[in-house]
Amino acid sequence: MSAVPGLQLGPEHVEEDVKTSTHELAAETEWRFEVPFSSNIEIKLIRGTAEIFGTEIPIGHAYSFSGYKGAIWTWYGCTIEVKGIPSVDYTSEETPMGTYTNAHFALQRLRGQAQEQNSSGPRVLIVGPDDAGKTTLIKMLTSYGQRLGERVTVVNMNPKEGLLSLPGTLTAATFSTILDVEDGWGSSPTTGPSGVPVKVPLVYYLGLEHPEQNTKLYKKIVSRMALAVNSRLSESDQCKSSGCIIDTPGSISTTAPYELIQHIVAEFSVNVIISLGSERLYSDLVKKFETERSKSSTAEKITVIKLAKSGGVVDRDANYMKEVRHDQVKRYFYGEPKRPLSPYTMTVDFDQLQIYKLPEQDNLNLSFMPVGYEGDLNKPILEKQAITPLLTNAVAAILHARLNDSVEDMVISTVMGFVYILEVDEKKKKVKLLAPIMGRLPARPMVTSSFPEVILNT
Ligand SMILES: Nc1ncnc2c1ncn2[C@@H]1O[C@H](COP(=O)(O)OP(=O)(O)OP(=O)(O)O)[C@@H](O)[C@H]1O
Repeated sequence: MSAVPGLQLGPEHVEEDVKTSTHELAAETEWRFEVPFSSNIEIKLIRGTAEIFGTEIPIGHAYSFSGYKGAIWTWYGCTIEVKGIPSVDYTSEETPMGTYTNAHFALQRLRGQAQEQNSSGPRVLIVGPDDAGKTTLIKMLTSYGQRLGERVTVVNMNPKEGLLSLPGTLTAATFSTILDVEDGWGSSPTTGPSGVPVKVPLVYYLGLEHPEQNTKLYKKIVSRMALAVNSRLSESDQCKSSGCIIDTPGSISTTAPYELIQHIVAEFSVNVIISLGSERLYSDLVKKFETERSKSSTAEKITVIKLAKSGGVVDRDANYMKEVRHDQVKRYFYGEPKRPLSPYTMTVDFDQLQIYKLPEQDNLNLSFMPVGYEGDLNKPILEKQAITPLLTNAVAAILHARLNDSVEDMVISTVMGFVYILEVDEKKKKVKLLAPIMGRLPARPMVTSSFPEVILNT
């Protein structure tokens, strides 16, 4: 078939016959599904009520999923229509939704008390192994809170995956409007017009996959983030009483003495810890935080709760996580299928750029690191990066810091945005950059790293 004249629509745009199936879900069951990045399915609620990780979905709206593992949950029963074929799909009657909702109501009680006493609401830390369902639980608790009018601040301390930002960053954002279920959390201002209100995250750059690659740097950013979040919470009574929920990487929960957990608890004045999917961790944390603190008459009490891992949570291997990160970076520059962006290419001179990198050792594989590695203490926390073709395909964070700030100040500066290095021409001393929006390159320092490892086919 030839292209449609004038519209540049080729045969690939002609709709294929897509298989449509209907699923009847009984009350308190969930339909779990997986879709690889190479395909796409559309889900529509036809009858009843249903939600995706706490966010209610309306009848008749088609949600599109690609590269997604998730579930549709219903409290009272529903019918869904699915266009396309998921790689995995089944219905489950056994879910921990009852206990997850109890956790939500317990947090609501604390928020109610905080409102009455004009004090701080719960500061909740979620810990547990990799792929325990921590992020999913946070989405659920945030959505349930938001549906009751709370303004919950979510803090992502897991650099493996970005929250409203790119992988390798640590972020915080207050959620007062609905989460975008297709996109996970929603979109930030750089992602263009959106049906769901955009969220403005506070972003810090770590540039590493695991905090253990440089605990000194990670701790510094945790402390800076805690300061920023605490001051943001104190600016609004509602944010203050709604409190915050902190997501963490599984690696910090694996071995005692849980140094990084202790650091986060201290900096954010955490008063509720939810241990997800690990009895051993729960028991260690009870001893460490509940029992120890109960001996002190002045320290605020910490409640440690254990919750079971959902049978639906899927293990994601290294290759899948690579695809997730590639997708996050691609969406940042090119937008989403429904809301594409036209990224902007600019060419700048070498001397317009001041690029830094983490000291070389810190980019090494985690398995080479001794436990509690603090970075090379003799090296500065950031080093000047020479502009060479080796920078091609690197993602660089543009900081809010000024060019003449010290590197110590730069690492605790927030991120303005990101550019992708397309080409370095050593002869002409020019660098070609990709930016998500049009504009002049700000005269600010940039930091780059080998993580996330993404090659965009531009
Ligand atoms: N009930 C469920 N049914 C189907 N898939 C689910 C369910 N709960 C979670 N998942 C999926 O399982 C995967 C892992 O969950 P999640 O990201 O919440 O784990 P995590 O503990 O935060 O992982 P990590 O610490 O490694 O980032 C995600 O792709 C998520 O969408």
